[in-house]
Amino acid sequence: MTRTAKDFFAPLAVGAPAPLREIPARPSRAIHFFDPGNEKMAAKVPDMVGTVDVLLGNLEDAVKAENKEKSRQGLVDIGRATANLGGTVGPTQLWTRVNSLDSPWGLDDLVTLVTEIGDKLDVVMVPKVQGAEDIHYVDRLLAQLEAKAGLDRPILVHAILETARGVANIEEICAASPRMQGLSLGPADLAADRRMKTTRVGGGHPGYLVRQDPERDDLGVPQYDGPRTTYQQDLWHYTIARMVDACAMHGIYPYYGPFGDIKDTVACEDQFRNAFLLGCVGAWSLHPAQIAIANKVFSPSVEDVAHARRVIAAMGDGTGAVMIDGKMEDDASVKQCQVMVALADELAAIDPELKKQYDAIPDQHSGTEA
Ligand SMILES: CC(=O)SCCNC(=O)CCNC(=O)[C@H](O)C(C)(C)COP(=O)(O)OP(=O)(O)OC[C@H]1O[C@@H](n2cnc3c(N)ncnc32)[C@H](O)[C@@H]1OP(=O)(O)O
Ligand SMILES: O=CC(=O)O
Ligand SMILES: [Mg+2]
Repeated sequence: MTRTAKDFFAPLAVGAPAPLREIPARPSRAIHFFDPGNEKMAAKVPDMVGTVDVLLGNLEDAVKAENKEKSRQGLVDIGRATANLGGTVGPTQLWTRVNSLDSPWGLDDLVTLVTEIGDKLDVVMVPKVQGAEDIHYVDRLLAQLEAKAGLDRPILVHAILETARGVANIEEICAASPRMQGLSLGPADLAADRRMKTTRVGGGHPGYLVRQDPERDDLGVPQYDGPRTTYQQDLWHYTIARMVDACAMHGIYPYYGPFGDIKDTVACEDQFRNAFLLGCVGAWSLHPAQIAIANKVFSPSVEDVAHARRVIAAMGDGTGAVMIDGKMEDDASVKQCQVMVALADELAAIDPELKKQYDAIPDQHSGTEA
C-alpha cells in the first residue's frame, strides 16, 4: 500500500477502525495504577469504578519479572468481569501500561490485551519511548490486532517521557500517530537516564535551591556568615513546560507522573498543583490516598470558576477590555477563563459533587468598560 502525508488518518491495516481526528477530552485527573496480579489490589478495582477517572492495569515496572504473565492475565480477567469499566460505557476509563518494547513481554502484552479485552481498553501507555519509531511500531501492531479482533474503535496511545532521547524527540513523538492521546512525565526513569543525582520517584529535592543574597553591613560588605533564606526549586519545571507545549501544539494531553512519597500528601498536592497550573490535565495515583489529591487539584476551584464566568459574562463577544476588581481583562484573559469553564463543565458532567458546587455559584455580571 502506497502512503502519502494525506494518508495520516487512514487505518494502518485493512479492516482496522479509522483513527480519530480529534482526541476526546475525557476527564483523567487521576490515572490510578494497580497491579492486576496482586490479589488485594485487584479485589479493590470493582469498587473503585466511578470513583476515579482512569484505572490503569500496570504490567511494567513495580511488577516482578516472575509475575508478568500473572499480571497480564489478571488484567484480562478484570477487564472481562468488571461492569462499567472502559470502552465508552462508564465514567471510568481502562488503561494499561505495557512492558517496554525492548523487553521480552511487551509484544505478548499487546497481542493478549487487544485480542482479549480490546473492546474495553481505552488507552495503552507505552514506557521508555525514545522516538517516533517506537510509536510507529505500536501503531501498526495495534491496527493489525484491532482488525483481527473486529474492533470498531481505535485504542489510543500514551507515551511516558522518561528518557533523555525521548525528551529531545518530544515533538516527533507527539506527532507520530493520530492515536497519540498524551504524554506523562516519568521522573524516576528520566532521572536515571539523565544521570541526575537523585534517588526519588518524582517531587523536589532539598539540595536543588536558590539562596538569598547575603545581607550587607553599614559599609556595604557582604555578611556571608549571616542567616540567609533558601528556596527549594522545582526539578521538573523545564521538562513539564516542554511537555505542555509539545502536547498543546499537537492537540494531545500532558500529565504529571508518579509521586513516590505516599505519606507526604502535602508535597504531592504541591507537585500536582504546579503541573495543573502549567497546563497538565492529570497525574498518576500510586496509592488510593492519592486519588482524592489528584481529583481536588485537577478540578478548577469554585473561586476560579466563579471568576472565570464573571469575566466571560462581562466580556460579551470576547473582544475589548473591561475592569473587574481593579484588574484589566481583555481578549487574552477571557480565553484563559474559557479554558477554565470548559474544564469545569467537562468534569461536572461526570462528577455530581463538583456539579453541585459549580451550580451553586451565583450569576455575576459586574464590570465596567475601560
Ligand atoms: C516509577 C513508576 O513506574 S511508578 C508506577 C509503578 N508503581 C506502582 O504502580 C505502585 C503501585 N502501588 C503500590 O504498589 C502500593 O501502593 C505501595 C507498594 C506503594 C504501597 O503498598 P502498601 O504498603 O500495601 O500500602 P498500604 O498498606 O497503605 O495499602 C492499604 C491497602 O490498599 C491497597 N492498595 C495499595 N495500593 C493500591 C493500589 N495502587 N490500588 C489498589 N489498592 C491498593 C493495599 O493492597 C492494601 O489493601 P488491604 O487493606 O486489603 O491490605
Ligand atoms: O515510570 C515512571 C517513572 O517515573 O519512571
Ligand atoms: Mg518509568
